[in-house]
Amino acid sequence: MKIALVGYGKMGKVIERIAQERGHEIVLRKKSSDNFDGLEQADAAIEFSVPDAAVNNITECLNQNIPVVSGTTGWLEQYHNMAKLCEEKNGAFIYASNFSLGVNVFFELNLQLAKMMSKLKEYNVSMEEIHHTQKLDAPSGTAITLANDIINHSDYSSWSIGNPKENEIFIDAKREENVPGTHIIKYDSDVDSVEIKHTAHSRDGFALGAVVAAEWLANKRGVYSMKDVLNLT
Ligand SMILES: NC(=O)C1=CN([C@@H]2O[C@H](COP(=O)(O)OP(=O)(O)OC[C@H]3O[C@@H](n4cnc5c(N)ncnc54)[C@H](O)[C@@H]3O)[C@@H](O)[C@H]2O)C=CC1
Ligand SMILES: O=C(O)C1=N[C@H](C(=O)O)C[C@H](O)C1
Repeated sequence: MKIALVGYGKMGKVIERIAQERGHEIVLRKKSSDNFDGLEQADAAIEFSVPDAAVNNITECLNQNIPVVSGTTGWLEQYHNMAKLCEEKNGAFIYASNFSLGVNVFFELNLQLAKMMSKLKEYNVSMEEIHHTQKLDAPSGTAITLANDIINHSDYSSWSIGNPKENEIFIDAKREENVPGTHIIKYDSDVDSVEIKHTAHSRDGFALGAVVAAEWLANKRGVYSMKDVLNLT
């Protein structure tokens, strides 16, 4: 398969290696707002760039009718516009805040735990996410997905990285050198606490998930998620 890398930073480079190991050819390595030359040859585009560029990049892929997998975080207020554009163009689009298999299992664990804990009013939930110091957005896209899943199954109504009000989930967004991505969800009561944690050891899991998603999406039409790709539940 021919793959366009739209965004060629830390993730783009790991995706390139894993895509080539799986027999794919890279036809575009786009690093900035310069042109999209090569995109037209691609069977799928994999978009890991910066929050300010994601909407323009996804729009261009959909306008050129190239299936697009996006992992860029920090632009999600525009997600519905991108999904709508995809439907209008009869295109193919997947966004995931986290493409790793382990985190997608963790998303399901979080949902189950949130449903159980919603019945136990003595526990308060909080989250911690730790990432490398170059990360532009906070909290992480993964933390937002986890928080929204808790909100949809509990009395919590929003999240906050500052001083949480009642009914807000506190997300402690920490930045430390060379951390690929760690997420912890903690339910605390006076007598005990229950925690679940996912630790990425490298970026390989994110990159493999994105390549598998591109392989899955290449001949499809529609708006999908990693739930569709992995079929975990
Ligand atoms: N969904 C997931 O599984 C994961 C998502 N991410 C997200 O992916 C994004 C990229 O992460 P990294 O590669 O670590 O960041 P990075 O900063 O290493 O790379 C981003 C690259 O995008 C380039 N860029 C800037 N403007 C561009 C434009 N208009 N078009 C194309 N490229 C442009 C920059 O030059 C840079 O090389 C971030 O938003 C991050 O949060 C990261 C890891 C996993
Ligand atoms: O910027 C990163 O590095 C990561 N970003 C994603 C996020 O914001 O959740 C996924 C992963 O945790 C790494």
